[in-house]
Amino acid sequence: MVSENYYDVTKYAAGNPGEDIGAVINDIIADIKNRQAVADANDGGKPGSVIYIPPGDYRLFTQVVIDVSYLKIVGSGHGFTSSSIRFNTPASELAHWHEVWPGGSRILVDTSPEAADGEAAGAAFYVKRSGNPRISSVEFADFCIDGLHFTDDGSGQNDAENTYRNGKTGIYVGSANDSFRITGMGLVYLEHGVIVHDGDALAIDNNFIAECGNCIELKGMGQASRIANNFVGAGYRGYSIYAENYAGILVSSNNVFPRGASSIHFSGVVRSSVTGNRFHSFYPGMLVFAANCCENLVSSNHFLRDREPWTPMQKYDNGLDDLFGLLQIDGSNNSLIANHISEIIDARYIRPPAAKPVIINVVSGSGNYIASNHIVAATEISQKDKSDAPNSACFSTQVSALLSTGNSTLLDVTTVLVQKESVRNTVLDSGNDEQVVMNRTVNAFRGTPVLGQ
Ligand SMILES: OC[C@H]1O[C@@]2(CO[C@]3(CO)O[C@H](CO)[C@@H](O)[C@@H]3O2)[C@@H](O)[C@@H]1O
Repeated sequence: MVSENYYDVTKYAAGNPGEDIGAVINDIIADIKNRQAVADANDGGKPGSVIYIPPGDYRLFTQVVIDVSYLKIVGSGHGFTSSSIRFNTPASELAHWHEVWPGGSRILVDTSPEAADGEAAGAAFYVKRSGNPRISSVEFADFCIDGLHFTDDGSGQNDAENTYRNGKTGIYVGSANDSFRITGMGLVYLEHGVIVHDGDALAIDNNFIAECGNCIELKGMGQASRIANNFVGAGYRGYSIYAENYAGILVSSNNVFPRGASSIHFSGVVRSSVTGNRFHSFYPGMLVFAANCCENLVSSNHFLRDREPWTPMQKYDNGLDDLFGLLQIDGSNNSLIANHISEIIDARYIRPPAAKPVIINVVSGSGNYIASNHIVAATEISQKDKSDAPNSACFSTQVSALLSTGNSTLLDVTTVLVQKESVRNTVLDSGNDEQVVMNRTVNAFRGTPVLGQ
């Protein structure tokens, strides 16, 4: 039996996928709907299809609109490479590079940002279906969505390619959905990588979503989803991982690299776990729980905050000062247990000047349990001045900053601050008597033991 439900975009009869893969995929979806018109034919009838994108460059002018279940769009290569490093490398040097663009099965999002009217309109892939049941089992796997360029932000200050703005979104899911999968993708230079509304049992696994204004955003409301094993890193204006009004999410084993305004930002998220991740940030506000996040477990994560070492990006930040908290908690009954937190920064970069940085800032709520967090705060090891290093030396500059440990001076910090609005919290072994600031008559405290006392 020859399957009719396998399509290769390069073999499809209509359109030219190199010129506009969006129009070709929309045509394929129309064909699937034509052929699979009956909801209950012989105990089935709507198995969906796979659309295969072989390695190659495919321009997209027309937004793909998906309103069928069981559709899998799959390529053979996420194709990520850094566009940020490349755009900060002088043309004379680029002339000798082996390749300059991302690769793999690569979609070049060439929609006009001016025409983009909001995050949905600017999306390369737009999933939306009303009625019942919720659209199910749409899968995106193993291809690259490249937003190509960032654009001038009108400030007159910033290099266009470093603005993290272009009005483009990679994948936008606008209606309630079940059992979606986004796996093995490479998303780069999009203002928004993935936005999913009303997700249920959604898996965002093993992707490379970096150098996007925002990487992963779960919106509306949802449950029982997973963000795991991804490489993620947003721009200084956006979210690396964001969720609002979701319950029961697992965020685990992600490697979240800097310059997102936050590494993880939850708003009204409850009963979820953030475990075993590595978070690295250049700014305060790495983990933000806002709008009453409750009963979440934050455990066994590694947090590192240091200063941007790469010259072309040193003029940017997220606008927060060091009193905001590296972790800021608004909510009740959360557990912050056994995290390692390193803040490695020279005193002259602390804002406001001479302030004592706050590591965990509990701003409201009650009943939070903060125990056995190891907080290391120290100045940077003095390094050879890198300001004359070529911009293309991004990797060596960043790695030598990361690898330097040893003879630094300890930095005075407030390890835990419980604001007066927050009561009945328990703080154990997460800083000594001087490092933990809170009202000890309405909160329980046991300090990390101090030598000789
Ligand atoms: O080191 C991890 C990733 O970082 C790079 C390289 O470095 C960059 C350049 O802008 O600096 C950031 C912060 O480290 C990254 O988000 C960004 O992207 C990827 O090239 C690299 O894969």
